[in-house]
Amino acid sequence: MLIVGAGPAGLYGAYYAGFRGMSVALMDSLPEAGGQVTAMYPEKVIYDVAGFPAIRGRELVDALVTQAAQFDPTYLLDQQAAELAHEPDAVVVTSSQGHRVRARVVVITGGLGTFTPRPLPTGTGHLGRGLVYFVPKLDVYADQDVIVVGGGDSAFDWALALEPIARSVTLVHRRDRFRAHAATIERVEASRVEILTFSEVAAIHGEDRIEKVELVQTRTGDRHVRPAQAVVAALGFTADLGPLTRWGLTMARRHIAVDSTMFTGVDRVFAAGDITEYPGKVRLIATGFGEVATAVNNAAPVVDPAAKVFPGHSSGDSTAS
Ligand SMILES: Cc1cc2nc3c(=O)[nH]c(=O)nc-3n(C[C@H](O)[C@H](O)[C@H](O)COP(=O)(O)OP(=O)(O)OC[C@H]3O[C@@H](n4cnc5c(N)ncnc54)[C@H](O)[C@@H]3O)c2cc1C
Repeated sequence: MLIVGAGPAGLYGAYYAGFRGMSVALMDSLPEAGGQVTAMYPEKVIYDVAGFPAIRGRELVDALVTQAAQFDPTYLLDQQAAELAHEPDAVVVTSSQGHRVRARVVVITGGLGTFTPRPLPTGTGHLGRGLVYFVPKLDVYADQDVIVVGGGDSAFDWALALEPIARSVTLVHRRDRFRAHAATIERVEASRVEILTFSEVAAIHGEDRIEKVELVQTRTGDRHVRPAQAVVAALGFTADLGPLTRWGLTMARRHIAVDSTMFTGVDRVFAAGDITEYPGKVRLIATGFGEVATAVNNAAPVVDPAAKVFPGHSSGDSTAS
């Protein structure tokens, strides 16, 4: 099975497909698994996932990755699923980066589509040389001076997460109003993070790595240069279904129409999670988990005609009478 999209639904689908005895590859255009949770709110506490009264986004993603790991899925990260072709008993998905995957069945868990980070206009030359749009691993920032750019949830979440680790954290925002959650703003204000409002990054200096960042005060035009080894640009993402709209799927309000088995109507292609549309659809992590279990179980007989839709119980039969 190929799962397109390694967000919560895709990760749980990888576990589930493994549980059903399939080998699984997970493709995602982002460099990290976790979908919207990792990209937009890794430090937020989620309260409505069944079985977890409160769980931080990052911890939920880690738990999903661990749960799937028992079946050893193949991760194809930084790969955007671009083309779909059919063979007599399989589908072939080719990524924009040229990777080809042949699978018996595809489950699309593409959420909002491919995320593209909004670029920091003055920083593009330093991408990967100290400028990042994601913070996959916090400990690499130990003893660094970090500039976080943005005024939304991800900027504040990253600032808060980096504060105990980095030497200094400066949050730079071009206005004095923030879009972040009020409680997070309060926590950042009470922390070591320095907040500079009406400020922008005018230039980034350094050859191989970032050494200094030049900031401009937008109201006065005053500039100053401060040492920094890392810039986290958290300016949000644009999302686009892009190539998936050319797969012959029935689109409904910019989502993929599915039936009650999560079948899309295109041979060997199922979908689950935020990307699906049907009457009464509710876009939540919890519903994505249920939908992807439905998709994988209904895909099982497509992969192996001898397989049943009903999986049996993961807890086994030891307590059954
Ligand atoms: C700020 C915020 C807070 C939220 N809080 C909650 C909450 O408290 N509780 C809750 O239940 N929900 C919450 N949500 C919603 C929740 O995050 C989504 O319902 C959930 O992430 C959907 O999971 P998914 O796996 O369907 O899709 P996504 O998480 O969107 O993951 C889809 C993945 O597919 C990838 N992808 C898309 N197209 C392609 C392609 N062509 N090729 C390769 N990869 C592709 C994307 O890169 C992405 O990684 C929140 C959302 C936001 C933005």
